[in-house]
Amino acid sequence: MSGSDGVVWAWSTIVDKLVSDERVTSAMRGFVTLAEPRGVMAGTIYLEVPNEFTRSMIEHRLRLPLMKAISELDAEHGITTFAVVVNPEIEPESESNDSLPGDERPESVAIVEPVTTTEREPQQSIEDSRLNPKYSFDNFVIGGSNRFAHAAAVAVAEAPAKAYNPLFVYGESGLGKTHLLHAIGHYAQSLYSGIRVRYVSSEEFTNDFINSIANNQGNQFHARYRNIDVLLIDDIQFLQGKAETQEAFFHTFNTLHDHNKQLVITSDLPPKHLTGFEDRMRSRFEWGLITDVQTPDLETRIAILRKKAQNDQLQVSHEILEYIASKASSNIRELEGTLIRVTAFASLNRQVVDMPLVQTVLKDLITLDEDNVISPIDIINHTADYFKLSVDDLYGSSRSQTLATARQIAMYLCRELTNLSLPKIGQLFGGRDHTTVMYANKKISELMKERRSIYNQVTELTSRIKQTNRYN
Ligand SMILES: Nc1ncnc2c1ncn2[C@@H]1O[C@H](COP(=O)(O)OP(=O)(O)OP(=O)(O)O)[C@@H](O)[C@H]1O
Repeated sequence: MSGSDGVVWAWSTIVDKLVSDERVTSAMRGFVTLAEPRGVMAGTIYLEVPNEFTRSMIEHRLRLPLMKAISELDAEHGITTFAVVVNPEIEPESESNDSLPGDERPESVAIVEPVTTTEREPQQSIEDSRLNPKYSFDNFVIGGSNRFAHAAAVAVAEAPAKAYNPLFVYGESGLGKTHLLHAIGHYAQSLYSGIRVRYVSSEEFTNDFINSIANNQGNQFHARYRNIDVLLIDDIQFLQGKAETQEAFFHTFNTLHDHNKQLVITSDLPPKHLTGFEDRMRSRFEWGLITDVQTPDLETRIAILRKKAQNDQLQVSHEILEYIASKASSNIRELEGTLIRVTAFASLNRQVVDMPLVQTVLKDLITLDEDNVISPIDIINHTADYFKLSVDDLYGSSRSQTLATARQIAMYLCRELTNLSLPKIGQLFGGRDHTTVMYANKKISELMKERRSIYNQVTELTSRIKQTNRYN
């Protein structure tokens, strides 16, 4: 660990930035003055504080401004994050453990303490929370494009309803918003045993609401959405223009917020640009913290591919990952799709993933201009045509093998090539559940590695769809 003048200098620069940050209240500044920088190791600046309460306040309430200040430091300091350690020996004599600096106690500083093992409540089941185990903070790659959103998400998971409420994350499709939502849920559950978390897309919320009216089950609906500690709602833009559902969400929002429950909302646009929403709704979205996720730069794209290759135990060299990241689209979902194609092709041909192989595969994957948006209808029409089926066959419920595979390929391509969410795709294919689309996605990714016919069908179809779009 390096504990030099450089560290003290870096810390005083950070403190200056915090002091001029209007989000940092005077009480919070007091906590900062209690921290002493001890050194930097592997990019982490270690701070010592006199007690647990100060550590909690810095980690939970100051994480975001601190991370922001750190990100603005000169690169020469080599500091990318911070860690806080309690050392009671630096306790100032005149101060008791729980008196706040400046004698100011903000109104809602109660920290939700993690529950000890002796007082554990039964864990909420995965089905109840609807969290996808695939998406956690551990496999989320942090880069310049998402550092702020990631820090905010961690802060919210560590101190639900205390840090930022609601947290509103916006950005284009496929940039990791859903991933962050699930990661918040998992992390909060790991910290607070018994915490009730629920992930829901806004389409599912709408369907739940409509069903509750149709079946006269308003009470169950209210209980389901108000009896939770952390509500994670994805793609709120889909509530656009749905006055009744918005009204239901408005009341859900108010009840949860009034009871100090956490809300995290994602959207493709920031609140002020969301059309078809009442002002009272938009203004609530702005109550907490708004942050965006941007398109990742090359380094982050490479790091994401590397993580993906590591998780899926794919043998792909750094050079190849770099090449794919430089050629493929900046939409991370499409980037991952390209890696799946490359490794599937190699596995089918029992070849190693080398440069000539990657170039062959990428040749078939024409990258479209940003203005060329592929519509799901095009995908469905092309798929029906390719398999000599009717469009109604794809929407329908027949389970014959050929039809089921064609339908799954169409769903896979809708997921890879469009911005549609899983529930939206499910709806398109005759009102199927989003888990059916998830299953189709997984199945086709796997089948492409095992069956050449499937690989060829997916590749040919992709290229037909993209060709048509290109010349339209
Ligand atoms: N920083 C990241 N690290 C690792 N994987 C990522 C990252 N960002 C995105 N991904 C992956 O990219 C894919 C698309 O991300 P995700 O579904 O979260 O996007 P989204 O912004 O919610 O898109 P949409 O608005 O279309 O729902 C997922 O497989 C996700 O795990």
